[in-house]
Amino acid sequence: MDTVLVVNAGSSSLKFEVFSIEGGLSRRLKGQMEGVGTAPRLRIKGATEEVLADHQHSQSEVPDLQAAMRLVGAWLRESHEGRLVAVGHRVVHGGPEYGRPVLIDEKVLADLERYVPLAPLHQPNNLAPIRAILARRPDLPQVACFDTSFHRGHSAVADHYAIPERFFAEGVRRYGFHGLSYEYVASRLPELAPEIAPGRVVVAHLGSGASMCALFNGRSVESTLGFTALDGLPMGTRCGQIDPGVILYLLNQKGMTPDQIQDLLYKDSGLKGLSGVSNDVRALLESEDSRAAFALEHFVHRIGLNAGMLAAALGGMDGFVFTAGIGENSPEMRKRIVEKLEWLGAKLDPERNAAGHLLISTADSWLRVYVVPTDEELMIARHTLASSRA
Ligand SMILES: Nc1ncnc2c1ncn2[C@@H]1O[C@H](COP(=O)(O)OP(=O)(O)O)[C@@H](O)[C@H]1O
Ligand SMILES: CC(=O)OP(=O)(O)O
Ligand SMILES: [Mg+2]
Repeated sequence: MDTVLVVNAGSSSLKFEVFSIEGGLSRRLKGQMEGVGTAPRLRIKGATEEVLADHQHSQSEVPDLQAAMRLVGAWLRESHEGRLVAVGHRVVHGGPEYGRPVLIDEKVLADLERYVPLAPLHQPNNLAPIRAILARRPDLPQVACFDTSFHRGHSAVADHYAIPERFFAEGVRRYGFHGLSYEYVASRLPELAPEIAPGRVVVAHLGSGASMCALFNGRSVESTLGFTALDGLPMGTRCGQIDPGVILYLLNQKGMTPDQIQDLLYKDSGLKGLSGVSNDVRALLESEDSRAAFALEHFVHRIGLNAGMLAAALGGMDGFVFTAGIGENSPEMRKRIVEKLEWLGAKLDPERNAAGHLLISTADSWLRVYVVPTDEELMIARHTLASSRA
């Protein structure tokens, strides 16, 4: 059995999946090491959701991502039968050059290192497993799949900041992220929602990171994220759109260092910073603290504003699609968000929403509202297969 391994290394977790490739891609196992550096736990499930492993590790056994990779690698070598033919990685930033997935070599890796400052939470962790596998198995094809690629067809008008042109030329532009997720959702729409697929659709990827993408006929034309994954919507721990004057104030008046500001904006802001309670929407919904309710109200408010912006980019909106952790799992958050879309003709069907149906708007809703679970890993596996065979 020939297989493809998909690696999605985040800030505190290492997710991986194995697909067999004969007769089409089929998922063989799915695992993740969570709580790296705090309370590490490795969980692996097979093709029918059966538990293959569930180990709690000590902090000293798995202090960092490298250690997590060694443990996962050892488990895969021991327990996974099949011949690994390629590895696909999610890499958050591909800069201006990488408009499609690419077979990795030392030159590509050196290029991608340059984007570490533009995605400090993600890029170093995305690249670490690539280096580790390259050192151990230089013969094994590895493919980098970028969160930015799907948005590279945006117009120049959409991708510019209003600063002198020379900055655009050196790469200071709006990239957009979560592209693998949007590409997957766009690929599903012709089958799942044929009446909106060729039209004007806004997809809301609401997870730890959150953004929205305007699709016209399945292609991205605008995104709420920009140069880095800080822009647009407030996220679990990231600030979202902010007046750059605030950063100048923090630097010049508060005497904060660039590193302190980076940590503030990436790790201590968003839902966590605003609520002081948690970055997790589940915890905020359950909390009795008024700051938790306020943080959620702010999140929903910003989603509503950004939906209006993307409707303007598309000249209207035919469909709105929820995806990722919050979008797929929280009927309550979907309800609050759809209320903000009523002026666009959205009418929620409460029963369908509560039951987690694919279509959650009423039959007479002008705006069609859907929930489409995303699958970034399958998208990466598809790209990896295509690129490693090319
Ligand atoms: N049932 C739920 N209700 C509300 N929020 C949820 C629910 N399940 C998951 N979430 C939210 O989804 C987020 C994670 O989304 P996910 O797409 O898995 O993110 P990531 O892949 O970036 O880690 C969590 O932070 C949590 O707030
Ligand atoms: C780009 C980004 O924000 O990713 P994530 O949602 O996985 O943090
Ligand atoms: Mg994610």
